[in-house]
Amino acid sequence: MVLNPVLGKLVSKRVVLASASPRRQEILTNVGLRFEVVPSWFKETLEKSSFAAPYEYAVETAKQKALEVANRMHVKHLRTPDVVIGADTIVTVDEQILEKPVDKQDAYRMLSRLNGKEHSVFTGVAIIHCSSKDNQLETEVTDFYEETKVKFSDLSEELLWEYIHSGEPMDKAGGYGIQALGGMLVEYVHGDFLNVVGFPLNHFCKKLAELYYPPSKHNVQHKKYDSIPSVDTFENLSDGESESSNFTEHKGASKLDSSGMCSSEAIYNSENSSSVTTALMVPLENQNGVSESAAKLPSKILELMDGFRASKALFVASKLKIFDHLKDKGPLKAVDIADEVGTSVCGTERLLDACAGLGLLEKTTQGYSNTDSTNTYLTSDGEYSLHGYVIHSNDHLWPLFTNLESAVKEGTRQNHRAFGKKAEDLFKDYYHSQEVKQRFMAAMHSIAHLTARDVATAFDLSRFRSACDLGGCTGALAHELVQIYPNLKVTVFDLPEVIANTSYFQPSGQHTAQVTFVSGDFFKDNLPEADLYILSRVLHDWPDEKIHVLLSKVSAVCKPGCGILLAEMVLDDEKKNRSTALLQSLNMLVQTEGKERSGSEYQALLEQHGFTNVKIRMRGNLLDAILCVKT
Ligand SMILES: Cc1cn([C@H]2C[C@H](O)[C@@H](COP(=O)(O)OP(=O)(O)OP(=O)(O)O)O2)c(=O)[nH]c1=O
Repeated sequence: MVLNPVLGKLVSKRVVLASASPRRQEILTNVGLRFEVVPSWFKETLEKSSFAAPYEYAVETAKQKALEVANRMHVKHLRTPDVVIGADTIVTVDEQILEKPVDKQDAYRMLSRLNGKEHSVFTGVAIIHCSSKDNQLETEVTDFYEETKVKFSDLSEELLWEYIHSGEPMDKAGGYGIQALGGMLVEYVHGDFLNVVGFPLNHFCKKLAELYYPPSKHNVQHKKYDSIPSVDTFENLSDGESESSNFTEHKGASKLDSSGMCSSEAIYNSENSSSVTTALMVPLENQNGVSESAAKLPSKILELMDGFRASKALFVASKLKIFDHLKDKGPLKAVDIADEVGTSVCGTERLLDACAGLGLLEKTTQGYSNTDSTNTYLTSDGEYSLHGYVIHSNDHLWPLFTNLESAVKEGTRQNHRAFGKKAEDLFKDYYHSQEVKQRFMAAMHSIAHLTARDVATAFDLSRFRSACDLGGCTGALAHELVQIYPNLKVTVFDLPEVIANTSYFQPSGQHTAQVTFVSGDFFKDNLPEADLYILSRVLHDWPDEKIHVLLSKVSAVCKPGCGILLAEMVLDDEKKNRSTALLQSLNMLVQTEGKERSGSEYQALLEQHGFTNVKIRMRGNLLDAILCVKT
């Protein structure tokens, strides 16, 4: 792929994105960049009036965000990164800089200022190349900015408030998200759309080309280079012959979103997807009077109707360990894979083709091979393996969801229908056999490991000296916390059946001694002493009555100044915007007495037990974080 040489220069480097913004992560993941996310703790408090132009403020903030991460990673003896990328997006109107609103009134103030007007969105970006000399961090900074003009329509007060109540404005510069509901407010955009969303990808690639391929006499004169583009020809890479093939490949790559899951738009836009695609695309050109929106509606519905097929294809390929075989031995032909896993050739070929169509595998004349994302997330020993959760989804959640209709009619969990036994106690049910227990722990471990960094860095927790992770299972979050906060000691508290089986999941390396395991039942037994109590994916298992029992126990042992860190998928107040979280709430219905809750609901529960100063950090990925303090 012709674009590869630009981003390909970063492949062998340890690249860190110093940003918590899920949009930035998605933009860079979608173009195949491999990077770690370490959100910056730099507070966006530079004196705005000291900058001659607003973009200078954005560039300096981006630089400080990236430098803070580079320094922290170097000082805390984590391996010094090679490249740290920082970004800062601001909106400017009437020479005023608007950042993220602090509350709904602030969002209203911002949106009112933008109402009916053209404004500018600036993103400043800093690319920091790091090296370590005599244990000192050395940095080379490259920075730039991009401006995009956006015009809002004339909007009614009612519409503005409806938009504000959706919850969308809160983590976005200027109080709107052009990529989602906020797109409805916008009359036109002049410039790079992705710049508004938080990352000017095109300008970034040009900068990389400038850095890694400075223009030489030779390449300025010639338009075609084997694989080395020069800066001023970067746009030309999409010229002529290469355009169509690159575009196809690029779209193929974007079939996987940042979580490695299939994105619906990509399925239905991709040339090589199922026959459903053709049926959907053709009427747009062939039938008179079929409006674009009328044609889009069935594609969404068809995608939902087909969702279970895609899930099951993924589950079966995982159960058969096809991704593991391909990681070790790929590319392989269907016949060889069928031979390895003991399945029929014709069935295996169809499954492999389906997986390739879904973007999980690549199919070439040599056979099938894993994509990078599949190697990372779907093989059982991948760096962020979700294999355990995929198997749990197939063996445990699938039978429960088969009984969703009964769950909705009765309003209760369905363990008895799915597994033929009454689940008085959720966890006893999970642990009735060694096999089920290990499958459940592997599933919980895979999600905890994947989300640990996001949760651990959602807030600056460096003031806490001891933490207790209640229901902390294999200790995946605990181990991440002690890496990031070397002065922290974490006790993982969980049922004896869990603690007895944690050894398999323990990492080796620095700081592991700071994690200890204590067995007990947090509803019945005394809780270990700590400055910070962590409840990650615990409260959503329980109804309010049980949560009150648990929070009153935590409150009783918490001294003033001590805190609680919750990690859950947080719903918006009106419970209408985040389908992943809303589906997760259905998931809790079929198997527990719990549910997902909104930020206000968590706040109310916490405040009843003396926890105040409730701060919510929406991460937009699998888990959001809430921090509060005992007063
Ligand atoms: C205007 C606009 C902004 N945004 C987002 C992009 C940025 O994430 C955010 C601006 O805040 P930033 O401070 O630039 O970024 P952040 O706080 O999300 O993440 P970090 O500081 O860790 O890098 O607003 C949209 O998603 N859509 C939009 O239309």
